[in-house]
Amino acid sequence: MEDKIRVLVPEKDVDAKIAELGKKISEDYAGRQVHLVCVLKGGVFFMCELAKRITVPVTMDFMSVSSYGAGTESSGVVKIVKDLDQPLDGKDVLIVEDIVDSGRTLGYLMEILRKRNPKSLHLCTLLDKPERRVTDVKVDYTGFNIPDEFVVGYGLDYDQKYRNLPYIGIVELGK
Ligand SMILES: O=P(O)(O)OC[C@H]1O[C@H](OP(=O)(O)OP(=O)(O)O)[C@H](O)[C@@H]1O
Ligand code: HPA
Repeated sequence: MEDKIRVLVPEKDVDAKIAELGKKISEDYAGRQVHLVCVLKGGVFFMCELAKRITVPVTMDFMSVSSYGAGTESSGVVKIVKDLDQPLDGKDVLIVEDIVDSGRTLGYLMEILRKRNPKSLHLCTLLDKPERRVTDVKVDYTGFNIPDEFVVGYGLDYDQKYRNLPYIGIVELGK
């Protein structure tokens, strides 16, 4: 049987929220250049849309960190699959993620990146599941706080599928 996807956040609400976040970030970084660090693969859809809504100068780099396998639970083991191409020294760095769930991935990543001497280091996530937190993470910009449900779409996958959905949905797995 096919999986069913129930819409949690419709496309128009995601788009409106990204525009709002872009405006806020542009105000907060006025007079500066912001260096966006995208956490692949999930963060890429959000990062591209967000970058288009930021009006201060933007540079960007990509990193891939994996903590989830094929399942719906974080393994707790965070692995750098692809590191950044450029150094972070003296840059105003904004990490862009699709979701903060247990917080393990971002907790680990922020610790690593802070050691690379950025001028500032902040975190922007499209989704946050505060109920699931195991590792404390300071989130500076949040799109939506969502309940403890496994979500897909807008970069988020279940077993590598559904990243391309233009909305956030909850998967009901087919048998
Ligand atoms: O707060 P946590 O419990 O650590 O979960 C959040 C992380 O899990 C997802 O990545 P994933 O490892 O699934 O990789 P992907 O982006 O390539 O799908 C997501 O993109 C975050 O990086
Ligand atoms: O709810 C989720 N969906 C997809 N990937 C994830 N990685 C952490 N939480 C999630």
